[in-house]
Amino acid sequence: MLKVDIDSFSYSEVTILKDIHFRIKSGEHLSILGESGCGKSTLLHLIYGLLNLDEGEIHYNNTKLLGPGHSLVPGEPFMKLVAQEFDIMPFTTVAENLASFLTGLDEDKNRIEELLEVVELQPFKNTLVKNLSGGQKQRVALAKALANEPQILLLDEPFSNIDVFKKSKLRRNLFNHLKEKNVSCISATHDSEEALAFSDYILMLKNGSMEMFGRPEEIYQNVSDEYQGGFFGDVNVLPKQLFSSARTEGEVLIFPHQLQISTMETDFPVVVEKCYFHGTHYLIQSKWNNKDIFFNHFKKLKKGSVFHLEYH
Ligand SMILES: Nc1ncnc2c1ncn2[C@@H]1O[C@H](COP(=O)(O)OP(=O)(O)OP(=O)(O)O)[C@@H](O)[C@H]1O
Repeated sequence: MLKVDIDSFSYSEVTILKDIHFRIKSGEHLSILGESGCGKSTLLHLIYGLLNLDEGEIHYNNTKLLGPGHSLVPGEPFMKLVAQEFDIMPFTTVAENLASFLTGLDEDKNRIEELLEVVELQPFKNTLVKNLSGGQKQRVALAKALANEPQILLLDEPFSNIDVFKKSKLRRNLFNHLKEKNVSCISATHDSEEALAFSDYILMLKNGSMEMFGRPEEIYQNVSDEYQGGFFGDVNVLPKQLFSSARTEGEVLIFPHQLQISTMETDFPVVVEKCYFHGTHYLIQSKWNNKDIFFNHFKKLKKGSVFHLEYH
């Protein structure tokens, strides 16, 4: 089990992370979701041992991890970090890059084939890495991190250079492979769809502190403000009173798919401003009391037309 207890971490007086506490077991996948600059990479670097923790402790299976001052080569041997700037050898082939981490025995050939299949680079096996695209290089870095089968894999925006077309299949291959091999994984991402679909737990960071922690379903069902909801697309923050006959105070967060056009007059009339085609539906941007309101509808609506909305 990996136990992370960070009381605080600062870069030259500026506190970057505060009160981060979580545990992950073998084979579990935690996604760290947070806006740019909130401290995701710093958290991964602390866990990997590239930075000294100011206050707090990180343990793996009851051994305290000691950070860069305590070993010649920074980084723990049972962990691999795939960083945003990946570390691969440009003047060797894809297969040679992977082999450089293996023992040189015959079974390595099978392992290389297995890894090439996970990242779908079989056709590029004998290509020099310098001749690959950015996304292909990122896939080599992923395969290389898996070569020696780490116990914990840390991924910093692992799919940032990979197109949508390849991304879905690659994510499925990679995260299934990690589950099969019982490798724990912590991945930093801005991509809520990835976090919801592939992780066992999500840690949402806000300004270096834990904003939310839980199972993906719990996180999605419990978002309560614009920052939290904003990771899952456009959200509406509306007075509770609008959807209740009782006198209720406060605001409620409503996703566009939770609003629909009513056949009756309601207290929630909106004026259509713009329609965005999303394939399966249109996202309608409208105005109510000078506020932008987003809702989904199956067809395009005319600009300026008025509709009454209801919660469903
Ligand atoms: N070596 C450093 N020295 C001083 N400040 C740093 C250093 N590295 C990062 N920071 C600052 O720490 C904060 C957190 O950075 P970090 O890279 O961890 O964020 P992030 O959430 O990973 O961002 P992104 O999603 O953009 O990669 C930022 O304000 C950044 O400017």
